[in-house]
Amino acid sequence: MSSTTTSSTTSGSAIGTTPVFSVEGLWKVFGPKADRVPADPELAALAPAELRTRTGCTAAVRDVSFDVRKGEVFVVMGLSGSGKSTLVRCLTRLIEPTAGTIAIDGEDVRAMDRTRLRELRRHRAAMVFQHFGLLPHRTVLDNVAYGLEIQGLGKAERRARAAEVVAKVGLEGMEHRRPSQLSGGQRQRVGLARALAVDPEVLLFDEPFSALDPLIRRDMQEEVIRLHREEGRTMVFITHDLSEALKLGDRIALMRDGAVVQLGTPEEIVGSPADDYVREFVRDVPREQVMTVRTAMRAGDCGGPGHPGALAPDEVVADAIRVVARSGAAACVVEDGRCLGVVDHERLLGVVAGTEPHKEAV
Ligand SMILES: Nc1ncnc2c1ncn2[C@@H]1O[C@H](COP(=O)(O)OP(=O)(O)OP(=O)(O)O)[C@@H](O)[C@H]1O
Repeated sequence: MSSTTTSSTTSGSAIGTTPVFSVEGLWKVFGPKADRVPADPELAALAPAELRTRTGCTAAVRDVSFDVRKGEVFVVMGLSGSGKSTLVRCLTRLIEPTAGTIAIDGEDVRAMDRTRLRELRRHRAAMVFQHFGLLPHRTVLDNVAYGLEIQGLGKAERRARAAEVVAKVGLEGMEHRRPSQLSGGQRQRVGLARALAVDPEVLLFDEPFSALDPLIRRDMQEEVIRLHREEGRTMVFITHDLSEALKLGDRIALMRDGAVVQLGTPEEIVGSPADDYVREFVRDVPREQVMTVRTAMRAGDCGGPGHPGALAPDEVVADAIRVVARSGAAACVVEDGRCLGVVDHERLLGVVAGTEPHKEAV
């Protein structure tokens, strides 16, 4: 997640390699005798329409595997009906998977009993919904404290913690209002605060901002970026909006008809689309906002002392264009004081035009 439009490393958050969620061969099939679909290679291979005709079943999630790494913002993106909500609800078994394995910190989620599942949803993987789910007769503070009440925390302690989180999401001074006295954006902040209050290991966002108007939506996206930068909390974020996915995601799983068609960083998805579907999906993305200097640079050493321009490899091309346009000369790409290569007008224009030579050519 980045301060501009992409780049996973500019946030300063430490993304580890230990998966929080580990998903393997996951299926969710709706319809009669759903179990037989993943179990039968012939049925499993059918296209969605044919599967429906032959069996009356819909494979909302089909054979999906991925890891969510500690500290990352993992975005699940796709058009309406592609399976995003079903997939994310399967992670905590709000929807029961048909086949496959799901682990959180190595623990088998499908083997959890009801108590353990409740614990998972309350403490470890809290969900922020699009429709807030706020209690109308409670104040902001009491809505936020609600999850802590369920956890059995004493009144004074939960109010103190709730006040802290309310301030964190920018709602100071509104503690005693009721949800009806808030704007849509403010209600979404309450929903976010309520999820944060229980200090979950992972926050799951189900299209939380899609009902908000564009400016408030942008504010909320900035809020998520800020929270992530400050806390480094692992987040799984569903959206059907590509620019939101590129802005927030360290990695994006792009879904189509229940399957993940590509999983990668924003730069990988925009720069190396896996197929024509993805290529078409990202066609209008301003490439200079997503592609990094590391991809744009060519071999070479600036030679000079002080590394003229001195761009970090993870800066986006748009920033490099500003530097090169201002100085009129090629800029040096520097990491740990070492010159990795240089970017010049030609390379930068190549990225904007989508004609840049592939990275390996550097
Ligand atoms: N309870 C259900 N019974 C039958 N089919 C379902 C059920 N829930 C979802 N589906 C189907 O599964 C597919 C995936 O739905 P899902 O809601 O996960 O998609 P989505 O990508 O989240 O869509 P949206 O962005 O519109 O919320 C769709 O074809 C949907 O019609």
